[in-house]
Amino acid sequence: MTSTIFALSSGSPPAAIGVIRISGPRAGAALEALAGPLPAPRTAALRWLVDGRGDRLDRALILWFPGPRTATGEDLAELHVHGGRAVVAALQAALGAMDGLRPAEPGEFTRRAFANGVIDLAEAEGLGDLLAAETEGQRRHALAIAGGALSRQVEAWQQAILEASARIEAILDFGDEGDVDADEARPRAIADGVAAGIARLLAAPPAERLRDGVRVVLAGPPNAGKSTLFNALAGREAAIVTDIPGTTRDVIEAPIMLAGQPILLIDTAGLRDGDDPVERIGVARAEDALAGADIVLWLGDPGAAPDHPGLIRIGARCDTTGHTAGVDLSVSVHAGEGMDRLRDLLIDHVRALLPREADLAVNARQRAALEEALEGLHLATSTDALLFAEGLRLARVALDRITGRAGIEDMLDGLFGRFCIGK
Ligand SMILES: Nc1nc2c(c(=O)[nH]1)N(C=O)[C@@H](CNc1ccc(C(=O)N[C@@H](CCC(=O)O)C(=O)O)cc1)CN2
Ligand SMILES: Nc1nc2c(ncn2[C@@H]2O[C@H](COP(=O)(O)OP(=O)(O)OP(=O)(O)O)[C@@H](O)[C@H]2O)c(=O)[nH]1
Ligand SMILES: [Mg+2]
Repeated sequence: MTSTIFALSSGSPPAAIGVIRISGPRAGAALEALAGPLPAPRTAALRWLVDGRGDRLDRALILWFPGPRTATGEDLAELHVHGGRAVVAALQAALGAMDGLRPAEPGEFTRRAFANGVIDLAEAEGLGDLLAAETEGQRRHALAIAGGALSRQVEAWQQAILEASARIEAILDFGDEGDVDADEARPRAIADGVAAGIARLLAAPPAERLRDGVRVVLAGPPNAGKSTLFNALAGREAAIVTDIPGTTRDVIEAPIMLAGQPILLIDTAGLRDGDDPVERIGVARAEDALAGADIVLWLGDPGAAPDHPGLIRIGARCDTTGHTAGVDLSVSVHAGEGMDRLRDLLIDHVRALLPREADLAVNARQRAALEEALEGLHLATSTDALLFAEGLRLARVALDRITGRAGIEDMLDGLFGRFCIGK
């Protein structure tokens, strides 16, 4: 029998209130043992909670959610207790002593929600992002995905592909008999339409950028003032600054927020050819960071700047170097010059790289599945009808992986069966 799981679902004690959730077939029995007869479903009740010996543990609000229409798809109970360490510990001990109950693993409530079909894989990912969301943009996007925005789009594509499959397979099977419309134009138009939609979604900024921040890399020769600028933007002395060229060796990261936009600020070793083996490793790491940058703040000779679509040429230390030709912006951290303009410029660049509010954005896992679906659809547009059918099948299987919901093949059987018999 499925075990019944419990966990503190609210923040760690001490807190004003602690919410303990219990999910599984024994949830109702556990609630009765602690609090007496079950209250009406979904209605809060104030009860004394007692342990197995009848000792009072706390006076608490309790809730009873009978399955399957619950957050986990199972019977679910909640105890809203006083959030003190000992109160929570006593309740966890009382629950742990009951038959068939055990503490939940991390994510296990959500895992059960997925297993029971309450949410699909994309929605579960959205839920995870929602719990991690720190900015308004992150919250809005995660809430949309958790609410099924991506799942609904994917399901619409699956429906369309299914129709195209049914049509093309009918042509393959019965085309010779002349009792189906042998025109392939319609299924091809459907495949093209879905491919265009997927391509649009893939072209949108990736969800990771919203979650982890836009990667802004400070790069340039040694002693250019990178770490000084990094510290100024980060608002703390995160990186060591000296007048010795080659001070920074490691890649140093600082998550910051500019105008509510998440940024991962990255300081790097000064780029130069040297013999010091430690510095050479640092330079190699700097080059890796550059390769993964969304935006590069280049603090060196503008003519020697790397080729990068998100390049901003900074004339650093402009209080001593004066104006430098070819830079986008002159900045002096020491004189406090150009810093506001730099922040504004960064905000503009960062905004353009983040998913817009109305956009759906996909993560790496979803992206891989979409790319595979697109490959299938491109195969589908080849002239051969057999390959067409196979490409559509590959696309369906790939899209299935986004929601983690199988059963499309069964649906095809059903639809295809009807299609043929009806003809
Ligand atoms: N105390 C508490 N707060 C919480 C949650 C929770 O589980 N417990 N949630 C946990 O994630 C979120 C709310 N999510 C929920 C989703 C569905 C149902 C639910 O019982 N749905 C039923 C009944 C709907 C109704 O009565 O209108 C359903 O959809 O059929 C409850 C909470 C956020 N706040
Ligand atoms: N006058 C002036 N000096 C600056 C300014 N910014 C940095 N410096 C000085 O320049 C020197 C090098 O600064 P860093 O920030 O360590 O330079 P870096 O590019 O990180 O150097 P490496 O880590 O060696 O690659 C230090 O002595 C700083 O005080 C500035 O705006 N004006
Ligand atoms: Mg440095």
